[in-house]
Amino acid sequence: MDARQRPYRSVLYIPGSKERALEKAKTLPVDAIIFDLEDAVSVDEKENARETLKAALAAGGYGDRVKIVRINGFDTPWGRDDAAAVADMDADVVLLPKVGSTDDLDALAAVTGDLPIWAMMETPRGMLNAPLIAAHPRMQGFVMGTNDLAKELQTRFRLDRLPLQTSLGLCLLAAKAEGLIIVDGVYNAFKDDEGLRAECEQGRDMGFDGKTLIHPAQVDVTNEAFAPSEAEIDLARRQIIAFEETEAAGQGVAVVDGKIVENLHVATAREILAKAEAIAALAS
Ligand SMILES: CC(C)(COP(=O)(O)OP(=O)(O)OC[C@H]1O[C@@H](n2cnc3c(N)ncnc32)[C@H](O)[C@@H]1OP(=O)(O)O)[C@@H](O)C(=O)NCCC(=O)NCCSC(=O)C[C@H](O)C(=O)O
Ligand SMILES: [Mg+2]
Repeated sequence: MDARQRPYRSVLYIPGSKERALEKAKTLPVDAIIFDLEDAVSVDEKENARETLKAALAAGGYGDRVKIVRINGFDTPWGRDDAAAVADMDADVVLLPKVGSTDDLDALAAVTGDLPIWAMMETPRGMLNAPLIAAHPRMQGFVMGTNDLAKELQTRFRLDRLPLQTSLGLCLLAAKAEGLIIVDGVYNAFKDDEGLRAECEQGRDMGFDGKTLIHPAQVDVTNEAFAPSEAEIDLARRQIIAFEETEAAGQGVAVVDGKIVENLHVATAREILAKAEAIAALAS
């Protein structure tokens, strides 16, 4: 399946050093996994985590889940060795943290070659350079790093995420302009289902493909929020039928449930059905 066509509802971080979690992930219905060598791994564990992860990926068992490896930045003692190791691992994507400019991406691509790159968007400079970062030839996806971003912007936590809206919007615009995948940041309170649901729904309504997660308990809520609902699927089917009938009668505008349906709405309806089918195919 083409990378852009597949679902990215739930994207789970797993510390590369935690063998038990690496094993557990094989049983979880997540669309993608971020195997982390950066912030979830302590300084003392950095070298071990690289080896543990390499062995886990070589052993396999992750099925259809997209395998993304987050390395340390090139401004750390581990970044270059991580990148060289990832180039040799069974990974689908390399994820670079704290991307500030396309120079960071060029340096990584020089080591990882054709491997698709995703960028952690989590610094003020990254926000300002988002269109250039999105247009890099190896770039395939953006991950919002809302914890680092909040720290750098010195914002306070708010349920409505108002202080982050400009940054989220800039990254969404840049990603959509280049046809990238874009997934939202983590919700830290991993036992708060209602808070998670509200943040998922906000991210979904803004146009994110899915959300990054830190704990297995967050998977079900997220998968549900980012999948088309039965009502949306039903409406999409009725819009397509109504528009085709209208077109056959030589008209350009149908009406469904009191609202107009034009060819652009039909394109959205077809995307909804394609997404529902892709999710069903993953589950089967
Ligand atoms: C938050 C945790 C430290 C909690 O871990 P733990 O106490 O082990 O939780 P549980 O006992 O409830 O775990 C139950 C079972 O689930 C497995 N588990 C836990 N977390 C994960 C996971 N992330 N992936 C897979 N499996 C997981 C446990 O092993 C238990 O399994 P079993 O015993 O077999 O039943 C922990 O969840 C954790 O470390 N989470 C990840 C934290 C992380 O990755 N942080 C970095 C990413 S966030 C970030 O950096 C975003 C960005 O950069 C930004 O700036 O915003
Ligand atoms: Mg971060």
